[in-house]
Amino acid sequence: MNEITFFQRFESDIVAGRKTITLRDASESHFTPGQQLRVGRYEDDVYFCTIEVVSVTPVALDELTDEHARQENMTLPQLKEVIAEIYPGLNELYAIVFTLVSKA
Ligand SMILES: CC(=O)Nc1ccn([C@@H]2O[C@H](CO)[C@@H](O)[C@H]2O)c(=O)n1
Repeated sequence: MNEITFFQRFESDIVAGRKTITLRDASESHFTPGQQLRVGRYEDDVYFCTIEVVSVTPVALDELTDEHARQENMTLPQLKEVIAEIYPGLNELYAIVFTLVSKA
C-alpha cells in the first residue's frame, strides 16, 4: 500500500534526487518528520520509491520563492503553473521536504 502518490511525469526527477519537495493541500499536511513513505505513481499506483519526510511547512502560493522552484527542478513560473493546474484557486499549501531512501 502506497502512502503518497506523484504524477508519473515526476518519477524520474524524484528517483534521481532532482526533486526534493512537494507542495500539497491540507489533506496531505499530516505527514511528520522522520516518517518514511512508500511512493506510488498517481496514474496506476505502482510503487517506485520510498522517501523520508524532513519537514512539513505551511507556505502560501504568493510566498513561493526561486528556492522552492529549484527544489522542484522547475522555474518559479513553471511551478506556479503546475500548482494552478493541480490545485486551482488554492492559496494555502504545505511544503513537504523529503529525501530519497530507496528505489523500487
Ligand atoms: C493527487 C495529487 O495531488 N498528486 C500530486 C500533487 C502534487 N504533485 C507535485 O507536487 C508539486 C507541487 O504541487 C509538483 O511537482 C506537483 O506535480 C504531484 O506530483 N502529485
